[in-house]
Amino acid sequence: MALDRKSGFCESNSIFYSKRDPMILPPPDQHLDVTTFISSQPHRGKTAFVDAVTDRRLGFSELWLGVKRVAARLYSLGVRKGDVVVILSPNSILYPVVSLSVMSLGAVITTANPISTSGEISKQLEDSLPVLAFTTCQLVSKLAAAAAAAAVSAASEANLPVVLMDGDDGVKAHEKGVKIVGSLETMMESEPSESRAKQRVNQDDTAALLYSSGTTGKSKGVMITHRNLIALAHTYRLRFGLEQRTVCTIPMCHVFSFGGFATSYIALGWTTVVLPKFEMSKLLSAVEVHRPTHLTLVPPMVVGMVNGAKEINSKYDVSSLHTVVAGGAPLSREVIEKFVRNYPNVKVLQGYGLTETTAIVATMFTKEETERFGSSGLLSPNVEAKIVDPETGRLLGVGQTGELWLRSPTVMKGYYKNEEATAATIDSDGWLKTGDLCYIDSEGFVFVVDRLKELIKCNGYQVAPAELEALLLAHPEIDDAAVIPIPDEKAGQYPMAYIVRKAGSNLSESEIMGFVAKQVSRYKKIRKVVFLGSIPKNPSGKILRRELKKLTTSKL
Ligand SMILES: Nc1ncnc2c1ncn2[C@@H]1O[C@H](COP(=O)(O)OP(=O)(O)OP(=O)(O)O)[C@@H](O)[C@H]1O
Repeated sequence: MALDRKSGFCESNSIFYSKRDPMILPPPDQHLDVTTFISSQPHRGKTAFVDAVTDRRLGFSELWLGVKRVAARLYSLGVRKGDVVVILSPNSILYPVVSLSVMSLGAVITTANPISTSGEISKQLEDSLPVLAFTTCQLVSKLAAAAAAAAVSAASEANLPVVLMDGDDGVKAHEKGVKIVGSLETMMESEPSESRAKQRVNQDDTAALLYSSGTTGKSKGVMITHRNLIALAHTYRLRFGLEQRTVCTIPMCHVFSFGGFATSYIALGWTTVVLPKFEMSKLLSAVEVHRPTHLTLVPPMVVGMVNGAKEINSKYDVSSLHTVVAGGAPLSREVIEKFVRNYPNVKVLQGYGLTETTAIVATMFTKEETERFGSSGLLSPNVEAKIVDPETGRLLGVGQTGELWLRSPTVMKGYYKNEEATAATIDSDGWLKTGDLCYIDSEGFVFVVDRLKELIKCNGYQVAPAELEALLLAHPEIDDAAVIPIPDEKAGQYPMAYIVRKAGSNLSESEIMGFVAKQVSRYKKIRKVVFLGSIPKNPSGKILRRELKKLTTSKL
């Protein structure tokens, strides 16, 4: 095999192999659920979770006792292997208790986003058909509306059984669509009254059904297996090691947070301080009080820390931090450089992944690796990659840009009840087509250029919005930027920019167009600028281009 050790590229089959030390995973035929795996990992951690608002703490022994009791109670409520259970909740120290209990039974946890509308949640319920739900007193009405709508379309009268995560049994919500069957606190406190037969769980069984962000089309149910999550925990062990302290502010319903805070970091004995949602001041207060070593952020949060750096450094003690983990969307070189200038003791470790790959498939591990600006790091352990010419299907080599295909123990089993979409995404040899345009350089670093679907086609040339956005963000008077195509009869499409100016700036459309024009080839020039108060983004920091496109069409 003609393997180039520097890049990881093999000439004879055009596959890039991970340069990381390989992980030794449990044999695939061993019956093992992810909860048992996580709970059996040795570490010296004591406190698993801290509620940043109430300061309630959950030690590891309390966590595992809670998981055991909740699983037993779920079993007596009739939850069995393969059943789907939905959780609709903001971040909470009890979120992992629910998820781990459900997965320990071989049942499937599906996470709904608390900021979704009841219409969106209803679609998820119709698709996943949960037998039970966990939610909070505040969200129960939203869930009830979603369940009632889902029941109408399924022509079913049944109310969705609900366990309240923050109420007691006395709470009786008489909402159409749901029936309150208990409270999580009571479940966690009561001794199981009956013994249950443990159903065997295979590592290839589905553990979690996570819905993709729906940035580029309809959101799809991604089947994450026990093995996927076990492999992810192994990856994190190699990346970060044991017993760190961190703060969770990104939503646990998303793979980036679920795969870290709700599963992997528990296996590593980490202490996670949980914030119900993101608020910069609360995050910084939590950093000052709890002194975490790591933060996991999405790009807009990193930008927020850069823009507010002066005030942050004078008002808060953030000296405990040594690592910021960033991913989910592109982060420009300029932002990282500014971050490092303002927080010199902190390294920004980028990572790249999809819901379909159980998050991180390319990552940075060390400070040296962060110096590869613009890159998302090296392929994670055991990951193989191909770069494929999207037009011809030809396999490309080092430094050549094409669609990234991946094979890895973290690649999903498929899309839930959607064989057509699964077959279009994973080929018969197990290669997942990411839909991302990437290249891998001579040292094996992965660079994400843009999403194939989001490329702007101008006079036959392809323009990557992310490249122009990075340029625009480097302008001192620009706070945020998004580039989308604008239809044109002759050229097909032109790039246009939505811009958020810094407070007090009078930067004009022509100044912005001139600033970009000086730095790019003719076909990449921006032809129109519209100013906005903020750029619409989803929780993982991705620009909601379809909303901007709608805005553009309504203005044309
Ligand atoms: N570090 C990164 N740099 C650039 N892009 C990234 C990075 N991390 C993730 N992404 C982008 O996020 C995508 C994965 O996002 P996610 O799985 O959350 O849902 P989605 O792809 O936005 O949703 P849908 O598939 O429903 O449109 C990747 O395919 C890639 O385009």
